[in-house]
Amino acid sequence: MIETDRIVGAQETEDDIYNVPSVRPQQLFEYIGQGAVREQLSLSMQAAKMRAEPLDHVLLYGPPGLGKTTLSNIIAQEMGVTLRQTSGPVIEKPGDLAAILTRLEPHDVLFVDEIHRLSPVVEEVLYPAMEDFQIDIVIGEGPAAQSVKIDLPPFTLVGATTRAGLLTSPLRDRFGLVQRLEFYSHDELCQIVTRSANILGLEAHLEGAMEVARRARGTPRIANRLLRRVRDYAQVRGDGIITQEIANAALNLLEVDQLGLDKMDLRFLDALINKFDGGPVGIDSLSAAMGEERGTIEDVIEPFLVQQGFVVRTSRGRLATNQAYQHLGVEKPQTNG
Ligand SMILES: Nc1ncnc2c1ncn2[C@@H]1O[C@H](COP(=O)(O)OP(=O)(O)OP(=O)(O)O)[C@@H](O)[C@H]1O
Ligand SMILES: [Mg+2]
Repeated sequence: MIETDRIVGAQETEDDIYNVPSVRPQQLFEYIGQGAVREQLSLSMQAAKMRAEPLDHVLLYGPPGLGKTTLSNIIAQEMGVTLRQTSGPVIEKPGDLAAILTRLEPHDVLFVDEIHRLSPVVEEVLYPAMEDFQIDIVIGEGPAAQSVKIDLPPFTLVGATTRAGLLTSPLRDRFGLVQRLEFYSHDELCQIVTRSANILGLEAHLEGAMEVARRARGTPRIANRLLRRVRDYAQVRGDGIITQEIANAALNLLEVDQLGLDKMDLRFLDALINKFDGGPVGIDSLSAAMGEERGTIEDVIEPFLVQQGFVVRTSRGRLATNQAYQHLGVEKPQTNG
């Protein structure tokens, strides 16, 4: 199973993008949760505006679907500047980046998604661009090659990554604001679901919205996706109103359990507990046993399971917790750990 097939997959799907009207918040006050990040950004943006300077470079990191792209849009919006979007793997050569940078207007926000996937040669160009708003371009080839310095308009780089650990430290150090996005609480997700339901013109009971929130794995993107599936169910099998009963039935049909775990999560826990006696086991062994890429396990499956206390990462490998045994209904062997 690939991640995009999962109803609780946090990665963006076409369904998420082409869903109109958009439920994506446009302004900071509409952005629910992430209180600390919001306060810090709001303060820094206000200060930058008072000084008539661009906002300091911002690094946003955290699991997919928590609102990094949304926040970068909001930053540009609040600063009253244009947002230019690109992503790490798209910028192949230093020249590609130079072309983007030289076309920026003063104070523009350049959003680089998946910034951990920039190639080292491209990253080299970014260092002086971020620090001194300058780039060095090599003109010509061989012995006649000349390095020319070009001044850039002052701009704000907003980098987003799901893997802050993969960032080189020189790159990381050049961001003035480094913000980690956290999983959302059930209450916050309930507010997000209620807001989205309003935008979509749906009637949702508080308990109905809460049922969706509880199973959304702390992730707004998943909450919005589940809401759209519950809406279908409510239309066909109910009277269109999202009650707790309807939400519950719809989500059971989608095989998303009470805690938001789906088959992929259960397969992971099952492998950990039944094939490796609960661990500790290395990520590569788990990946082989599940036939799933290591990256998928680390980025997509594990963060939520770790955050929920089903799995702990130790120096000797992954370890199933009592809660994982309980959830699978498996007796924990006494000899274990
Ligand atoms: N704080 C929030 N309040 C309300 N809705 C939100 C919030 N954060 C995210 N969303 C909703 O969740 C969706 C996913 O958010 P977004 O695309 O910003 O995630 P992301 O962190 O960029 O994910 P990825 O890592 O996959 O790029 C958005 O379309 C938006 O509707
Ligand atoms: Mg994004």
